[in-house]
Parts: sequence; structure tokens; C-alpha cells
Amino acid sequence: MPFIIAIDGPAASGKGTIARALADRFGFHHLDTGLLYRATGAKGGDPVAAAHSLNAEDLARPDLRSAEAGQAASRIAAIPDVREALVAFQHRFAAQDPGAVLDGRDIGTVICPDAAVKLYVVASDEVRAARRAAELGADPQEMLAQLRERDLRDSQRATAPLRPAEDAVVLDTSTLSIDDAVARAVAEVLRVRGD
Ligand SMILES: Nc1ncnc2c1ncn2[C@@H]1O[C@H](COP(=O)(O)OP(=O)(O)O)[C@@H](O)[C@H]1O
Ligand SMILES: Nc1ccn([C@@H]2O[C@H](COP(=O)(O)OP(=O)(O)O)[C@@H](O)[C@H]2O)c(=O)n1
Repeated sequence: MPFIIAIDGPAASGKGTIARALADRFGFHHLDTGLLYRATGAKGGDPVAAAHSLNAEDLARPDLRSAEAGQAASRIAAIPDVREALVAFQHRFAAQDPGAVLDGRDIGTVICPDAAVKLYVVASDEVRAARRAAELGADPQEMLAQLRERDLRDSQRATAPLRPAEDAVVLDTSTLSIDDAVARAVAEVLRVRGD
């Protein structure tokens, strides 16, 4: 049985940074599921058809990390048929040996409810906006408004809303360095594995 680590949380909380580090540390595969929604939104046209026809080229587009792509992703991510179209790929990815780390919004709740480790990564709105603004070279106030709008949409949608799984461990990175946040996540994995 592959070892699955599910990492969820609001925008720019540090999910991807922790997911990459865990995959590296344990030799697991890593999937940034947000990229699937960003690529679907960026493809244009009918979002359900776009989700069904995603290919490697779509996922390699250089503009997927932009704030605009994030907003478009959040809009199409509320469509149940779009989410359904992306489930099989995520399940196949999670089934790889020796293990996989998936980060997103609904990994611990919907995609991999039996994951061995579930982390729900949070940080204050202001910290998240400052980090993402620095990353994209954008204005922190504008970023704050955008992140809040996206989190609200992601939390309030009817299908697979953003929320912690009941058995998720909440990790607040507001005052943690990247190294400290990763160390806490590694400790949780080691605790579950019984190492
Ligand atoms: N603990 C941390 N301290 C400082 N910066 C961080 C920390 N975690 C992540 N970052 C930075 O914040 C930004 C958003 O992190 P990222 O991992 O992409 O978040 P998410 O995947 O949740 O959107 C990135 O620029 C990343 O380098
Ligand atoms: N598993 C997932 C991953 C992302 N998403 C959607 O895709 C958008 C972009 O996700 P992302 O993880 O790339 O965003 P960031 O947290 O990196 O800013 C989110 O705002 C969600 O609307 C989702 O609905 N479910």
C-alpha cells in the first residue's frame, strides 16, 4: 500500500513548499493539484471539456502561477463536472509506490480520505498575501483582497469546499521559517510511520 500524504489549506499558506520538501525527504511522488485547476481555467472554452482533455503541454504553461490564473482556477473549480473529470488522474497518481504527496483543497476530505497523514496548512491572511506578493512581484494589499476572495469562493462552494478533514493536523506557518514548517511536517510523518 503506497503511503499517502494529503496537504490542504487556503491560498499561499505554504502547502506546495511543504509538499515538495516531504516528497524529497521520503522519496515520494508529488502532485500540485492546484495546477490541474489552473491549467483547466487557462485553457478557455468549455471548462468541463478542458478538464477532460488536459495534457502535459497544458500543465507546462508558463503563465499558470499568475494571480489571474489562480482566480480563473477558483471559478471553474466550483463546477462539479470539472472536479469529477480530474478525480481519476489524482487517484492514479496517489496509487504510486512507495508513496505520494498531494496538495490542494480537498485531498484529505474527498480525493484521499484514507491518507496516512493529513496536514491542513494555514497562515494569517496578511502573511499569506505578503509572501505571495513577494513571489509574484505584486502589491500586498491587492493580493490580500484577491486571496480573501478566492478563499471565500473555495470555502463556500457546494462541492468539495475548502475545509480541514476531521482527522487533519493543523499547521500554522505564520511565524515559522520554511525550515521550521517542514520540520514539523516531517515530524508528523515520522510519528505516523512509527519511525
Ligand atoms: N514558512 C514560510 N516562511 C516564509 N515563506 C514561506 C513559507 N512557506 C512558504 N513560503 C513562501 O510563500 C509563498 C507561497 O508558498 P507556497 O508553498 O507556494 O503556498 P501554497 O502552495 O499553499 O500556495 C512561496 O513564495 C513560498 O516560498
Ligand atoms: N484540490 C484542489 C486544488 C485547487 N483547487 C482550486 O484551484 C485554485 C488554485 O489552487 P492552487 O493550489 O494552485 O492555489 P495556491 O494555494 O497555490 O494559491 C484554488 O483557489 C481552488 O479554487 C481546488 O479546488 N481543489
